[in-house]
Amino acid sequence: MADAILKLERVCKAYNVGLPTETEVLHDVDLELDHGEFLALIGPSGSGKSTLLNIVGLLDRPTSGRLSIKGHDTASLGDAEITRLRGHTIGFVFQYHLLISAFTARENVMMPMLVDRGFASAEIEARADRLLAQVGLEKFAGNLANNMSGGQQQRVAVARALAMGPDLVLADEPTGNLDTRSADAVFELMRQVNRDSGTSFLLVTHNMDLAQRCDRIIEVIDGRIRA
Ligand SMILES: Nc1ncnc2c1ncn2[C@@H]1O[C@H](COP(=O)(O)OP(=O)(O)OP(=O)(O)O)[C@@H](O)[C@H]1O
Repeated sequence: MADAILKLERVCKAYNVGLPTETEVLHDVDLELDHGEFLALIGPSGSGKSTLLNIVGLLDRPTSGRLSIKGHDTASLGDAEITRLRGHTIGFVFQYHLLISAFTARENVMMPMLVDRGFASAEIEARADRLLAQVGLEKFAGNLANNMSGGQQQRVAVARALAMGPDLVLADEPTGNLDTRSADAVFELMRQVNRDSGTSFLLVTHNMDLAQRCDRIIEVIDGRIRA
């Protein structure tokens, strides 16, 4: 059995460590995510979901506890190794698409590959077009991001998140800004990617209808996990 894509053991996170205002916002979090799993993370505002996502996404480090990615403990890794691991293992989709508005859909999807330089330049454009086809936007590859609808922009953001072939996509309220129909379409698209390519997803959402269509729901309450 392959190692879990993600394993957290007794992870704690405090802000302002050592200051009189030190506050622990995650307490002894245990969490495991398997390859190919589509997990919903729910919880009230301020409960610690973004803090948890930042740790899982290797954007911030736990104050204590252990975070393993594909069986490798991340504590001993230096910043450069963390950046490399993040780039090749994890894709991000945010509530705001964060596309470069003056670039085309294709150019936005090419961006992570151009920065990484791990792909041959001849391959990059073709790969971007394949990913855009996967999210149903093959006819829009040359359109400026600025001229696309909110739902289309979020599809481009999903394609961009998949550019480096990640094992895991972290999606923080990706449908929060969309009308119900577009939200549903973007969710179904991520579900389809998950089924087709086995990419794991961790979806933060306030939308219970979408959460119930995931493989598993976990709730964060006051910095603790409830299954
Ligand atoms: N950099 C920081 N310094 C100090 N406290 C912080 C910092 N970031 C977050 N917090 C605190 O940590 C707690 C958890 O915040 P977090 O953003 O993780 O919650 P959340 O569940 O994602 O909320 P929301 O659903 O509103 O995005 C909050 O009390 C917040 O004020």
